[in-house]
Amino acid sequence: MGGVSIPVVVLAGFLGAGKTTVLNHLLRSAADVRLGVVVNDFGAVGVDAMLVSGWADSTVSLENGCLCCSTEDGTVDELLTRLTARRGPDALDAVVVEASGVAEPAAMVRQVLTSTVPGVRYGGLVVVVDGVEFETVRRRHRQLDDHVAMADVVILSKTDLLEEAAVARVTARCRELNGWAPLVPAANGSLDPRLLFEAGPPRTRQLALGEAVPDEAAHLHSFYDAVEFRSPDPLDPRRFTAFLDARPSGVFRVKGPVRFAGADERYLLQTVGAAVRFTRGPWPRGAPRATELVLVGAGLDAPALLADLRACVQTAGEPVDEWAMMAVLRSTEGV
Ligand SMILES: Nc1nc2c(ncn2[C@@H]2O[C@H](COP(=O)(O)OP(=O)(O)OP(=O)(O)O)[C@@H](O)[C@H]2O)c(=O)[nH]1
Repeated sequence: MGGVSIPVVVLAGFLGAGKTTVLNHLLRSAADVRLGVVVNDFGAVGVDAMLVSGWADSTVSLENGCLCCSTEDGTVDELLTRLTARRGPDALDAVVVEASGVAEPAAMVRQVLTSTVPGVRYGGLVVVVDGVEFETVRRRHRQLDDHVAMADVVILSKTDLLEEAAVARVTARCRELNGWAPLVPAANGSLDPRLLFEAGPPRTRQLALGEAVPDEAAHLHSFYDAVEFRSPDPLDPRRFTAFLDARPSGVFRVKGPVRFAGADERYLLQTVGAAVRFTRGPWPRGAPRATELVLVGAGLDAPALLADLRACVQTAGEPVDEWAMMAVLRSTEGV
């Protein structure tokens, strides 16, 4: 790849749709493309940065703010300037901006289109559609239909969890909304990177520039809150799994590393809707051995959630029996 200007691709999709999973697959499989990444977490805990760093040639992260709303303050330009400062053999071939799960894609696209950073150009909008949750979420948020409609590429995620008939249903719905963008099914993010970087010029340029971007009150994130919880002390596995089982229905997404009493490894928690998944692995070198969670949802009672989470922390001298981790292991990948 290479050339005079660096394409900046916007990767969008609702909370937990699979954006980071797609991004990580791209970073691993497009070894000949030097990729820079902008991640934007909705919340102060930079979980997405944690999940992609180490793979990208260069990563910049914006936590606790929404890139789609930073129209005036030059945040996008500043991030792009940092990424594109590299020259010569280190210069990047492309940049992917991973929107937060409640960002407004039209506003993100406009940010890139109106960027004054020299040497970058808008590379298109990729929208990840959660094959499992799409119908449920679009009943609540009709904005999702517009997001699909303006995509240059639609990625249908989680097809491994769906029956063929369900894949066909979601595919047909996406086709109704967007008749011309390539629609790519992707289990666990696996797709051909050329689809994103060689898909030709984006067709949303006119649409994105000409169309009014919804005002902030209509943005998805005006319906959502993020609650952060941090504890250097380990959590009791039984109490924490009981907390997850009984979490209020408004909590749509929980993610971040968990430190359990009686376990040496890191358990990375991801919940999307009803699904709960832990991934077990070593603590990255230099990372604090602490639980750092972000909970995203609608109408959250933050003080009550935080009190419930604090009650999960193991108290000094409290014994942990050998079966305590069973409930966690049931939802842990590869166990
Ligand atoms: N089985 C299965 N799980 C998936 C797939 N894609 C994503 N997931 C899981 O869904 C959860 C959310 O995936 P992410 O890639 O973090 O989603 P995201 O869109 O980046 O999430 P936010 O940034 O929080 O909006 C994780 O537990 C993923 O492992 C898929 O194709 N199949």
